[in-house]
Amino acid sequence: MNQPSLFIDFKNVTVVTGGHVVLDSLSIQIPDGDHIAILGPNGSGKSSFIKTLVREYYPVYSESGTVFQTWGKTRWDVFELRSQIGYVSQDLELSFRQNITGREVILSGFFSSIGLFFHSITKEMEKKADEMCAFLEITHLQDRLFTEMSSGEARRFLIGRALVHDPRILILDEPSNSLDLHALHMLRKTMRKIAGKKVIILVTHSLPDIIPEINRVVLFKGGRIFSDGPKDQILTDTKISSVFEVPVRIRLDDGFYYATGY
Ligand SMILES: Nc1ncnc2c1ncn2[C@@H]1O[C@H](COP(=O)(O)OP(=O)(O)OP(=O)(O)O)[C@@H](O)[C@H]1O
Repeated sequence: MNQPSLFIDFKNVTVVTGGHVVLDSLSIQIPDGDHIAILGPNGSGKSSFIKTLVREYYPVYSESGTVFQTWGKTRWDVFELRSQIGYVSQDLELSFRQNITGREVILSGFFSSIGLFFHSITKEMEKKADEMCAFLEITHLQDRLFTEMSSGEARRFLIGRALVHDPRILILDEPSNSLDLHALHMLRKTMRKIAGKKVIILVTHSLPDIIPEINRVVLFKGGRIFSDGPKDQILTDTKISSVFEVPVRIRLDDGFYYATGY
């Protein structure tokens, strides 16, 4: 029988940065095409895992044997790898400080640049940016300065930037931070639309971000995987209380999970 092809195949991956073990002999496989959500306490290694995945961090190789493969390859030209991964993080949002419109933020996704400088924009790129604005329902905001947008608006433009070059997967690192109820609603609606077209890897602290399309949940703790499986087996009172070390009750409402009672 054919094995499913893997997006990620990590075994015994240990990452040390700043003298600190941020991933501790971590093993995980993610089949190509699976949406997943990653949860865990502050400092549990979620962002370090994402940074390792996009080759910002590299593992130390252990005597017990380390496997460090992405789409079947260990050695990647990082630019080639990153061209296949759309990535939205808070760090990225803070990087855009100059006067640049929302549309220019999206176009900068073709060059993986923070803004447009001497880049030459083709008609095809303009067309893709238009399509992205229409898909994300942000055409009416595209000429507004990015620094003058609300967090919710800015986040949608960054998602457009991450998707405009048609990557294979989209990584969203804590996309719902600091969003109000309307912006949260729009973000989840956008994520559900994207999930029909792209694989989503979501890092979040907020259970309702785990849209019904995401079936697998991975819990991190202390740079390791604490639990991993279908969300109805992971998002339980016992597991979530245990990983966060606080009593929590989980409620399921219309396909979305909520944590209460803490
Ligand atoms: N560059 C670094 N130098 C030293 N320690 C680091 C570095 N980056 C991360 N760490 C430490 O590694 C641990 C894991 O950090 P990481 O940011 O991956 O956690 P996280 O689960 O994403 O946390 P949060 O939920 O707060 O975003 C933390 O203890 C953090 O202080």
